[in-house]
Amino acid sequence: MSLFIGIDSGTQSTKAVVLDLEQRKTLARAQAPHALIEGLPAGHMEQHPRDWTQALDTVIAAVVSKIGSRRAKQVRGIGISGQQHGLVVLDAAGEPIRPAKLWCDTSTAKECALLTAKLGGAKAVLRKTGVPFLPGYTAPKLLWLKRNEPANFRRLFAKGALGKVLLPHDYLNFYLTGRAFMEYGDASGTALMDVRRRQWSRAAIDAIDPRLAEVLPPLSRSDEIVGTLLPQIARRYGLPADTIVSAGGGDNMMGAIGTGNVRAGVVTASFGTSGTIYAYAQKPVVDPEGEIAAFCDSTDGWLPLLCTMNVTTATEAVRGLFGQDHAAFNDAVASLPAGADGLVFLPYLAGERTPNVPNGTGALLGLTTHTLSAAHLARAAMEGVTLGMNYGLRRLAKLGVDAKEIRVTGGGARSSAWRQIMADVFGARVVPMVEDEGAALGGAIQAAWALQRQTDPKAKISALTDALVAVDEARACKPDKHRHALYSQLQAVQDKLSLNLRDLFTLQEANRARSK
Ligand SMILES: Nc1ncnc2c1ncn2[C@@H]1O[C@H](COP(=O)(O)OP(=O)(O)O)[C@@H](O)[C@H]1O
Ligand SMILES: O=C(CO)[C@@H](O)[C@H](O)COP(=O)(O)O
Repeated sequence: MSLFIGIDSGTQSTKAVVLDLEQRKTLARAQAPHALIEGLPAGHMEQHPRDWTQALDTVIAAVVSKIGSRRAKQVRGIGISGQQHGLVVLDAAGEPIRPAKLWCDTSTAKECALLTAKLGGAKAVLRKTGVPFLPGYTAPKLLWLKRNEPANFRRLFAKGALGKVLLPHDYLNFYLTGRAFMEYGDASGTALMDVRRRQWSRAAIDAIDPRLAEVLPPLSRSDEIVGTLLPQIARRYGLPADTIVSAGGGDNMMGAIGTGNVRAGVVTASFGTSGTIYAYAQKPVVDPEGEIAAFCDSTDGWLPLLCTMNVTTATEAVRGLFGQDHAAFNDAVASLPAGADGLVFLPYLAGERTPNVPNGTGALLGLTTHTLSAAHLARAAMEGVTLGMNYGLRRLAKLGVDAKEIRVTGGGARSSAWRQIMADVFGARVVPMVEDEGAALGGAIQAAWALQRQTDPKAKISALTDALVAVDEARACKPDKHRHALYSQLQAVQDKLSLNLRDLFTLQEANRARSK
């Protein structure tokens, strides 16, 4: 019997699933929350890596206790998925030098402009690496560290005792095994890698500091094994000493595996803290406009991806305002017609990446004495974030990704009212998965694949996903053509609102800076 544990260290919580490979089912699940550090200036989003390791310990202890110590001895491997792009800097002793700056941190717009100019402009960046410098990505965070916290930056290069630059899931791999490397998928989101050649980009590294080449870990294929659990960790978890840890990957790359998106023709949308839509590709897909990210996936292919920053960030903010639970919130949404009686919500509560408006803020248009209600705000928020994702879906379509059916995963995909809105906005069938935790399942499957490849170097991950990933047809939603037509009009309103507010965002940003 072979069991595999999949972990997804997301922005709001860490989730674990235990996969029984022979029985083809999930045996246990667990979840532990972790919070953002409070009280930081606007735009700064940070978490402490030790909060991730604590949550990891909690969820592994919980699933091990659920399956029992006898079955825990059958665990063969662990695969870790993590929020992408976060900057984890470690000193020579492997201790975090400072908290991690996250994918949703927008404080590095200036550094993006500096790096873009150093590489010769936006087009030159796309030529050299395939990935533009955007505030969410890791490269500008490193330049930010150098410019704003030079003492912390210097600690990476202490004489004779170099530190490390890692991504969130690499840090968890390091915690479990003591070994550090980056697999292609998550590494492609650093904006330090040439995604076409799958190598660190000398030009991008030198633009920040040539010494970074010494503290970036080696790049690895996605089927590689990081190592086995450190003896003390294996003992603490009650898992076999030879439990392997696979390369893992960014949460979207692992979500691709967990939704069976490992061959062309499948499209996945994830409704987590962020919103993402992505599709497997056999070759790099570089968007000449730079809006769709030319990421690698975590099966040694590529994963063109769009990401919006405001999905459950926005719906949860509205839900929290009125103290509703998810059921009441979803009922409120379902109680209103499509279009929320004309209330339009521009959801840039955390700035935005697609379109690239890091200084963006939210807006409501269409308030009347009738629409100023909890239910209208709830529906408008859900519609607004979904329209935001549709902005990028249209761009993906221009790059050749045909989305007649979309597999959905992430917390938001649990809501039936939301799934109908998705289908109507996207004009596509929307199908949830039997296992809602797609990224965690993807971790477990990748670990099983990495182990298989040890004895059968040609083992295909698609054979595993075909056997282990299932869609839940009973909860699928079909688009309604009248509602889709209405949402197309609302899309035009949201697009215009976003464009017309850009100068105002800049003005507001200056006001915020003055009042600090
Ligand atoms: N039924 C639901 N309706 C709407 N939102 C939901 C529902 N269930 C969970 N969520 C939200 O989904 C989010 C968590 O999604 P998840 O994909 O785990 O995020 P992340 O990986 O970014 O931490 C939370 O904000 C949670 O409140
Ligand atoms: O930045 C991106 C993708 O480029 C985000 O999708 C992060 O990877 C965070 O994911 P969630 O916590 O929302 O799943």
